[in-house]
Order: sequence, then structure tokens, then C-alpha cells
Amino acid sequence: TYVKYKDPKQPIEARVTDLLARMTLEEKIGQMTQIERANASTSVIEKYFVGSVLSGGGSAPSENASAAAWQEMITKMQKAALSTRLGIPIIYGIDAVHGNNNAYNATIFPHNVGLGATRDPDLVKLIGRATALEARATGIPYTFAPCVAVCRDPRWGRCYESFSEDTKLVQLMTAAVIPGLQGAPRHPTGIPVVAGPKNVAGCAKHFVGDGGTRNGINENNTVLSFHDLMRIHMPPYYDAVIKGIASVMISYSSWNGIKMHENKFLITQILKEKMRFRGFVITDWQAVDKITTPPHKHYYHSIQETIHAGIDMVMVPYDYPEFVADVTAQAKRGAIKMDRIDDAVTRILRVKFAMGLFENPLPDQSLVAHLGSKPHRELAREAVRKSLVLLKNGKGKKDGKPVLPLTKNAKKILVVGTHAHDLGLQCGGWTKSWQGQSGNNFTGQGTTILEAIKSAVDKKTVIDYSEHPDKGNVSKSEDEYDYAVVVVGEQPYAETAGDNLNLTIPGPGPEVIRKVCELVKCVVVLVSGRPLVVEPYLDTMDALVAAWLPGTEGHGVADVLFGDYGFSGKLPRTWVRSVDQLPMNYGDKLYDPLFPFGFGLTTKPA
Ligand SMILES: OC[C@@H]1[C@@H](O)[C@H](O)[C@@H](O)c2nc(-c3ccccc3)cn21
Repeated sequence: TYVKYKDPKQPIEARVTDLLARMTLEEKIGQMTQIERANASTSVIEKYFVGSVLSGGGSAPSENASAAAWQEMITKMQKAALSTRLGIPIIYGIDAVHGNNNAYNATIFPHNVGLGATRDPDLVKLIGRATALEARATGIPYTFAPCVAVCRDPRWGRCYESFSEDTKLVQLMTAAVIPGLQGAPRHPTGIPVVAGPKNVAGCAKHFVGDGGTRNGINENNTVLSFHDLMRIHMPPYYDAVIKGIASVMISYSSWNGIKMHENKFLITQILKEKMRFRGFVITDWQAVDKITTPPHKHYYHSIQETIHAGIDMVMVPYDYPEFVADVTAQAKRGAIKMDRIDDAVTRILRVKFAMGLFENPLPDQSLVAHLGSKPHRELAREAVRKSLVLLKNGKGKKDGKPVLPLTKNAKKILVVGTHAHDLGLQCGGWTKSWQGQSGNNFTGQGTTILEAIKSAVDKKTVIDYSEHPDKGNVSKSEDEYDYAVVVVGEQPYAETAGDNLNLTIPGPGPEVIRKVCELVKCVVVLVSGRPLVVEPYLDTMDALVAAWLPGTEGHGVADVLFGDYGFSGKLPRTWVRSVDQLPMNYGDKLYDPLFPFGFGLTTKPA
């Protein structure tokens, strides 16, 4: 018999309507349920009609799983979903936020703060496309990206996930990366668009005002008038909707004391009705639990509050039996309205049909070679080059001439610091694991800054490397080293673990800077997710480069240090003198930065 929803020639809305009409309450609630892969067995997927599975940060089928292993895992889950009565495919989501960063051997691109420094939307669009391809290489059709936060306080642990403090720059990058990830919309009507099997569904996050919390405290309270919220934090969502974003993730944070996850006014009236967002709204991880203190305290009621507010899909991710039972009970009692459930399921099905998931539910094995591919690494290297911001170049205590670009045929150079030869540190959080880690063998291929320097300089140049230089090996250096490259910065972090009230350069960075730069002409390369307090050491440095979190392609750092390319990056954020000035953003009346938003020295290619 003819089944309309299975017919790809039918209009999407007709397929949605037909399928919805066939669904039982259990099947509808299943579509609203997203569970973590660790508990997504075929029997659970079948029994609960699960609509979506995710990998939480670092959650992979096995240690250093290959693209094929990822695909195998997802295929198994998808076949379970396709075996259910109506055969609705699952949508598998992951945080591919700077490349497909969970996957071993993926290309790790600079985090968003570095992309903001490039001011290059065409580059960012290509990065979106490459990220989509590397996600599809592992069989994943959905990423929880882009983060379109407007980070207004660098003390926020997620500030590096934000393109900028400036709303317009965030909008520029948002409007670029979404068509990269999803494919370009044919017309700007806000209909969810995922152009083909090499694209992925995106997720603009975290709605709204995640980057505006008090003192940058993660998941805290954003205190703003409605007009300031709309002026500073809302515009990127307008661009996301116009570009056909498939989903929007709600922020853990609150606006004027109201938890975003239960804010019906902003989710339903503003995003869905005023802005005509047509995709689905998803919660953050256990965010339904977390609208109460302690979390989960009134879970039954919290479910009603959040779904009533306009939540469509819930990232449960573990308590799915309780979640499904509670939604079912409240739907049967009319405590949760059926037309709310039908709206949620309609939005989810609309995205699944729009992205061709019914026609192509299974991973495409022909794509595995794109994971960490050479062209993507070249693209990432270009992004690194364009993201570095040159903050100081010369006028040191020595002879005051520009120090950069460095000469490639020095007799002897010194490379020092914790971040000179550490792939993990240059990638930052959300890399292979949720929090990231230091070390050189966890994420597969990549080039450290030291390795890049070694391959850039003349083979006759002697390079002394010392992670922690002591007085000894630099004391007799006055005439020994042509220059030193000092690479220091932050340890990896994600979310609340990154909240930081002092923004000092972590030890032993400051002492390494002092020790080496007082004796040798030095270029300091700062690897951090945000501006740090550098004023106390600035005079001792001959040059200072903000490298942000560049990712695996360290060659991009050497490319500009040695003048193969000129420096072009511009600050996407204000560089404060001291945390006492915070919050202080471009456009504020009181604005006295060490380096202003948009600052960046340039050099000519050597
Ligand atoms: O990884 C899924 C989402 C991600 O997309 C969101 O941007 C982020 O806020 C987030 N935090 C957790 C998470 C936080 C604490 C413990 C376990 C998981 C999970 N997630």
C-alpha cells in the first residue's frame, strides 16, 4: 500500500502531517527523547522509540575509535530505529565545535575566539563545510554547533567558544558557519535546511544570553533589560533562523532570575512565533533536572514547565525511563497538552525529513577518508595563520627594532615553555574528551609549535628546547641565542571548570617569561582561550602574539612567526589591563583597555 510519509516526492509538510497522524503517544514521546550513547542499546531504542542519541563530551565507541568504528556503532543503532513500527530514523548528535573534536585523528580547528580574530567569513564557511564532512565521516549527521554566544566577560569558562564580545562580529560568523555546516538555504524563509548527505544539521546555542551572565559565572544569571538582551544577545539567532538553522539549544543560564529552560516568553513567543523559527528546540544536558535546586528535585513538574515553555527535544540523557513515564502520565492527564507534543514532534520530523534522513538514514562509508584529511589540515593551518594577533613587535629593552618576522637562518635559538610542544594544550577543551588534556599522543595527528618551528628554520640552525628552563641553560645566553620563542598559556578547560576570576597567566608562565626575556630577545606566544593579564610582563617581552587555542595545525603559527605569511589577525575581544575593569566591552563609555577590540599589528611576508 502507498504510504505518503515514505514518499520523498511528497512535500515535507505533507509527510510530517501524514506520519504524525499515524503515531501513538509513546512513539511521539520517543521522538522527544534524546539519550546518551552509553545506554543506547538496540533494545532501549526499540522499546522507547528513541528519536535521538548523542555523544556527550568524549563519549566514543572505544578509545581512539576509527571512523569506521563510529559508523558501525551508529549503523547498529539506526537499524534498531528503522525496525520499529513506523521506522523513524534516529538523529545522532555530537559536539563537533572545532572540527569533529571527539574523534581520534580528526582535524582540530581553532576554537571560535580565534575564528573571530580572522574576520574572514569565507574561511569560516569552509571550516563549517570541512567540519560537516568530518562528522559525516564518522556517520554523524548533527552537531551541537555553532555556539553563537556573545561573551561579554572573559572570566566565563566558555568565552573561547564565543566568536566575539561584539554582536555584529558574532552575527557575521554565525551567518557564515551555518551554511558551511548545513548547506546554503535556497530562500531565506527560516525553513530548516540540510542540503545533502555531506552536510549536517546544526544547533545554534545557547539560547539566549549565555555569554552575558554576572561576572561571567557559567550557567548563572544574565541581568539585562529586554532591549539590551535583544540588542546584544539575540541578533545571532535572527541570522541563524534566516540561514535555516535546524535546531536551537537552550542555555542553562537565567534571564533576570528566570531559568531559560522554562522561559515560555523567549522560547515560544519570541523565537518560535516572532522570529518564526521552524526547527526544533533542544535542552542542554540534564537541563530539565537543573531548573531546580537541588537538580531533579521536582522533575515531574520541571518536565511540564519546560515542555510547556516550548522545549521540543530533551537531552535527558540517562533517566529516560523516568522521563518517558512522566511525560506519558502528564499527556494522558492533559497536564501536558497534546498540541504542544504534536508541535514538538512536528518540528523534529520536519528536520529529519528536510535533511533526507528518511532517504539516507545510514552512515556513508565512502566518506571515512575525510576524517583528518590533508585538505582540511591545510584549511586549519590557514585558519591558524589568520587567527594569530600580533600585540607587540619590538621596542623591547634591547634594540627596539621589530622582532617579527623571525629569521629562519639564525645560528642558535631557544624554544621554551609548557605550551611549545603539547598538542593537547594547543587544542584546549572539547578535544577528544570533554575537558581536553595535555600531552601529544591522545588526539592522533597534529603538529606542535616546536615541531613547526623546527621544520621552518634552516637545517643548520641549532634549536635548544626546554619546557621548563632553569637559570642554568639561559644564563650564559647574552650572545648565544639569536632569539627565544616562549610559548605559555592556559591549561585546557570546558564550561564551569574554566570560570576564572583573576585571568593571570598560569604558572610557570610568568617566571619563564621573566627568566628568558630578560636575557634573550624573546617572542612570547600566548596559548589561551581568552585575553590574560600580561601588563606586568609586557616591558620584558620584545614581541607578544595571542595564539588563542589553535588546534592541531601548529604549522600555522610558524608560518607567521617566520614571515611566510604576514600577521593579519585583529582582536575579537577587548584585552583588559586588569580584571578589576570587568565587565568592559567595545562601545562602553568607560573603555581603557591594554589593547582595544580590533587591535592587531601587521607584518609583511618576509
Ligand atoms: O555535550 C552536550 C552539551 C553541549 O552541547 C553543551 O554546549 C554544553 O553546555 C554541555 N554540557 C554538558 C555536560 C555538562 C556537565 C556534565 C556532563 C555534560 C553537555 N553539554
